[in-house]
Amino acid sequence: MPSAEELDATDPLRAKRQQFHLPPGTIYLDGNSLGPMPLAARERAREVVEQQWAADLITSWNQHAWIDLPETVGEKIAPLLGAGPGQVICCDSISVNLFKLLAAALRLNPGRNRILSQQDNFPTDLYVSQGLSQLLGHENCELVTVAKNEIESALGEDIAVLLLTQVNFRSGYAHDIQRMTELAHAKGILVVWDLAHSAGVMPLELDRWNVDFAVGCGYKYLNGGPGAPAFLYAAKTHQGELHQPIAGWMGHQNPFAFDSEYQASGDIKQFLAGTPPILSMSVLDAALSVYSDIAIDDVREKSLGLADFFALRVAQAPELSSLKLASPLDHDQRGGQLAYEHDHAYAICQALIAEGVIADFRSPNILRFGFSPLYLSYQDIAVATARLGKILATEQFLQPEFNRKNKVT
Ligand SMILES: Cc1ncc(COP(=O)(O)O)c(C=O)c1O
Ligand SMILES: Nc1c(O)cccc1C(=O)C[C@H](N)C(=O)O
Repeated sequence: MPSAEELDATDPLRAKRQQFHLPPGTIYLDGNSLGPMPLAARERAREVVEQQWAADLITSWNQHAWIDLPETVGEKIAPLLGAGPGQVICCDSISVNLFKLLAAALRLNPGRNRILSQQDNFPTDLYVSQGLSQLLGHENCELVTVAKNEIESALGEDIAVLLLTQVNFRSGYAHDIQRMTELAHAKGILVVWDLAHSAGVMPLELDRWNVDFAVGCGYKYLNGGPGAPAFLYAAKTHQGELHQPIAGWMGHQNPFAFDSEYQASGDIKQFLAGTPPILSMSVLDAALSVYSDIAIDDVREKSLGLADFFALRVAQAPELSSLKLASPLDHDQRGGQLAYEHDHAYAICQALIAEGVIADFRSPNILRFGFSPLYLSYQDIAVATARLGKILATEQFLQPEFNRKNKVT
């Protein structure tokens, strides 16, 4: 295995780090939960607040094209998803976008009432489905969940929609979108993919894979900042026949006609509801510029490389033998993160943060490391695993200060 220094020397993305603000002395292995700040994001935040809002006031809707931002940002995200023009829009949160899409997809598939999902999917995907079921009644919407290895056999003709997250938030297991979509379509099932842990770190080909619908978030690998708006993909083929239930004025075909009757826009804008959050959407727009001159295949290759390097060092260190890998090592089956099980995962994570290595904990016993390759080096990984080794060898994590539970983990 080449050394960390050798791997860094041939890394085609090594210069990207300069486009981020990273607190000195911090190794950030949590970009899969909240990406760090691109310098362009800070600059844009200043410009939007001090110039566009403070000085140009309401004229900015036209002068600075605020009104077009949901589409502009959607079009910037589209190439990362393998989506042609007019199919991606930036708006709301994943939760809200799922509500809109699931309701629309159920109507597209009359005579079937079931949403099939995975038991350990991210909870919001399940909660939104449960909420929709309460609203529409069980006879019109019923959530069915199964274990990962039972999904294929559950794809029956009673299922209207298959709702899956490509990369599992805990284990990092990655579904084969193309294959699952094909299997679902063969049974007349529409698919909704949650790309929260994929967009910006995995190469995606939504058009080529004939995906119907997808959602994803702006604040993880896309580095759009805390609470950055999400995105939604709806394949062009469906856009003419959809009815999404949050019929707000921004989704109207002519919002500034102020008609009293709702007429949905015939294109992707039909998924807009209310006024876009201009401050955070502008920041996401600027953050996306980081991707303008790099290939997503290079991003994926380096993300896998960093994770492999991490996993190898953990496997070779006797002091780390109590960490149990809970992610697949096969490249075809994993996203941009690795999960390890340990009875003291929470406290180890807190001790690591105190040592300048930020990872996160997922209940009940998972220590999760994200490998976002735009600002991480192989030398960072070498330092992170050495600090992890020290914490486990000295049992530093047993100190009471590392065992106090925080509200947000
Ligand atoms: C897979 C997945 N889906 C959805 C969400 C939540 O999305 P939002 O907060 O935008 O509704 C998250 C994380 O927050 C997630 O990991
Ligand atoms: N959205 C988050 C938040 O508002 C606070 C803390 C964490 C998050 C997350 O994004 C969690 C993330 N989806 C996860 O995979 O765990």
